[in-house]
Amino acid sequence: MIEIKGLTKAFGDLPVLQGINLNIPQGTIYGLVGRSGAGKSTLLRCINGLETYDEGSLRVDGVEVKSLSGKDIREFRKNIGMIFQQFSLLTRLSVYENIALPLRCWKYSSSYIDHKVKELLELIDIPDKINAMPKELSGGQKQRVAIARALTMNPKLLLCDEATSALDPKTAKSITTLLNQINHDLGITIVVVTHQMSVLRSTCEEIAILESGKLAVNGPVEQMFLQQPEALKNLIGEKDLLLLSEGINIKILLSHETSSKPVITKMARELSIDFMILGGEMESYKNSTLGSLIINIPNEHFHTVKKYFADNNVAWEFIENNNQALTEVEE
Ligand SMILES: Nc1ncnc2c1ncn2[C@@H]1O[C@H](COP(=O)(O)OP(=O)(O)OP(=O)(O)O)[C@@H](O)[C@H]1O
Repeated sequence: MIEIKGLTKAFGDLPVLQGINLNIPQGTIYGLVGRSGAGKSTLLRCINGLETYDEGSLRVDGVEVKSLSGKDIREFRKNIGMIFQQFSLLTRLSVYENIALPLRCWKYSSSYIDHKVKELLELIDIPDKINAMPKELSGGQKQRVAIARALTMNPKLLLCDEATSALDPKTAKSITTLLNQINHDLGITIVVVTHQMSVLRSTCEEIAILESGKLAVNGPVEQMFLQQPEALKNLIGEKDLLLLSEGINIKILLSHETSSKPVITKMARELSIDFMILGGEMESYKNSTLGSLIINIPNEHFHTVKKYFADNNVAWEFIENNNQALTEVEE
């Protein structure tokens, strides 16, 4: 469905995409991953013509995207939905009107709009929120509305730019489940840009890893995780851990005492919280095991977890990421 050959793009002197060759088959869920600045979003935006490219070819259903302009590009984009990390809902419009927006722009009849909006609200499973305003919705519900709006024109292709990155792991999972359902039931090809490995494993059939604007490796997800190519190790490797930008990243230091007890599983059970394990390392040391485990917890559980660690003598460190310092989290 999407054929990319020798795609090259620069912003001024900065090369952002360099000789990308990629085929995204119709009906798949395809993941684009890479470090921040690798060029993932730019590549995604080239697919629907929001960005142009300097050299090479990018064809969607045989159509060279760069050749389109004016009315043709608007028609072309009707077939492509897009969702973003920050949902991009219009705050002054209700859920109904947010979803109806593209249909109103294309001057569909009121009765068709009403039918379509209600059909989509059923699909995204929040029919009771029809008259709610965006501020009354949770992050997951906002993303559901954004998905419904992206589907109003019955697109063949849905582009997702970090669509689950602003959500806690549980909500993120419910959104990836919805994307799987949309792909399966409606046959829509989905391209997902993400830094969340969990999203790739649970959602994508194939992935491509970008490194500094170049395609490092691509292939079926299972094959990639079994073969662990260098580019994947660079992304998820312990030495250079990929932290989540949402939630709180914590390094638990497993001492002689704590490593011999099921502290982490006990914490999850007793506090009834979900967390993600981002990495860790264990080493035999004399007669015991020493090591560390890096987990990501939803912000709202930070104080409870901190108290649990203090009560159970668990040593831990907060790992600062780009978005938050400990002082902000403590507030
Ligand atoms: N409109 C723009 N003008 C100039 N430079 C840009 C523009 N958009 C992106 N860039 C630069 O292009 C490079 C790739 O950006 P891009 O957003 O595609 O990366 P990314 O892999 O999606 O990163 P992230 O995960 O942080 O979103 C970065 O160096 C970025 O600063």
